[in-house]
Amino acid sequence: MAVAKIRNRIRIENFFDLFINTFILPYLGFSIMLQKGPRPIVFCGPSGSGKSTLIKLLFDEYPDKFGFSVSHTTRNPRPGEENGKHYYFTTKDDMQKQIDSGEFIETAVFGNNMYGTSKQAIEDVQSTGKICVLDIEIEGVKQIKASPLQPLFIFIKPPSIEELENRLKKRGTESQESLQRRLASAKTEIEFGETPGNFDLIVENDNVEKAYEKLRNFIMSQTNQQNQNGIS
Ligand SMILES: Nc1ncnc2c1ncn2[C@@H]1O[C@H](COP(=O)(O)OP(=O)(O)OP(=O)(O)O)[C@@H](O)[C@H]1O
Repeated sequence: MAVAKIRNRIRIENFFDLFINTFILPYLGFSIMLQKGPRPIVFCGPSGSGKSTLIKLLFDEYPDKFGFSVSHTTRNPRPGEENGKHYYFTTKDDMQKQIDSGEFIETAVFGNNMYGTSKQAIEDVQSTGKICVLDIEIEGVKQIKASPLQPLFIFIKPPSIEELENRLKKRGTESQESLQRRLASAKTEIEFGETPGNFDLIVENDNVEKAYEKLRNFIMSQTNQQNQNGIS
């Protein structure tokens, strides 16, 4: 009887140890790591709204201040794309295993491919002292809002769906099918972007110089404020 009781207690203690080691400690460690240093910046907006264009301007002007978080994807690399630079190219099996073990802060599926941001990718940027920049879709934004990351959320809005279509056609990267898929998502994305409380800043990218100025002013005022509050 006494032996059975002791065995049960050991089982319960082992269960608590396992629970704490598997869920609580990694979460706390991750949470502390992510809340250290300047707040990351999440960019979101319909495909073709100009996120990459504006992020590039920011990186060109402040090469030492910002670092881009490298996402994972199961899609094949396009010509010129390098593993670890543009994306971490992986397989569905490997990515699913990493998701199951809690290594991702956000994941999404588009078409037949998985995409996601690993906690490690964010920590890699933060460990260099740079501000981590992420470019993600609205499903990822929702997941990050439920995480300890606490970034600034910036929405890049196109002047209209017609102009978005013109820009995507002109960019020449989309098939008729992927163009239609992107345009179909844009309306929902804009509604989400304009919902009060979802974003800290909405930038309408009509004129690129004006949009960049608004973006830069906001980011600089936020980082100055964080410096004054002793977060750097
Ligand atoms: N203000 C602007 N006026 C005209 N063209 C623009 C403007 N901003 C960006 N573009 C052009 O529109 C196209 C789409 O921009 P960009 O690739 O930056 O969008 P994106 O939001 O990063 O898209 P994706 O999510 O598909 O990567 C590009 O060819 C870019 O040069």
